[in-house]
Amino acid sequence: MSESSEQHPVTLDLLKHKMSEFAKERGWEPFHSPRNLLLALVGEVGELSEIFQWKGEVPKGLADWKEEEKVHLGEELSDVLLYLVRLSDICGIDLGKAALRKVQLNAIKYPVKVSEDPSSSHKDQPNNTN
Ligand SMILES: Nc1ccn([C@H]2C[C@H](O)[C@@H](COP(=O)(O)OP(=O)(O)OP(=O)(O)O)O2)c(=O)n1
Repeated sequence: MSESSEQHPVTLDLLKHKMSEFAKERGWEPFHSPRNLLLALVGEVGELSEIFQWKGEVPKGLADWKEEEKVHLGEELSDVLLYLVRLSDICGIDLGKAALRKVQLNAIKYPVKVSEDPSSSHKDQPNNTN
């Protein structure tokens, strides 16, 4: 791909159009149904999970990971994002708008003074050791 993020800021809208073009060019639109996309998304979440599987907790920033492991992680995160963007589009959901609204709802549900200690909102959550 010749396009770089310096030339075009990466927005959800750009990714939505890229995924739409990708499916159209290959005649894959009939396969990009809500259910198929959801299953593909879950599959990619599985592939993402495999990267962390059996490693125990890993340090923030992944300082001790090899470059190729980080590249692989970026690929799997991207697959999850791309299928999520495509699923939202196919379902007629404006993902950016919905996510901003959800951030606002979260702030109302968890006012700052209550959410200072994240474990207080989830009684089962163990203390974060990071
Ligand atoms: N019907 C399809 C198949 C693929 N893709 C796109 C979206 C994902 O970003 C990526 C997924 O491709 P693969 O199914 O080949 O998955 P991986 O890239 O993870 O390969 P592998 O499963 O071999 O690791 O390609 C798509 O939009 N529609």
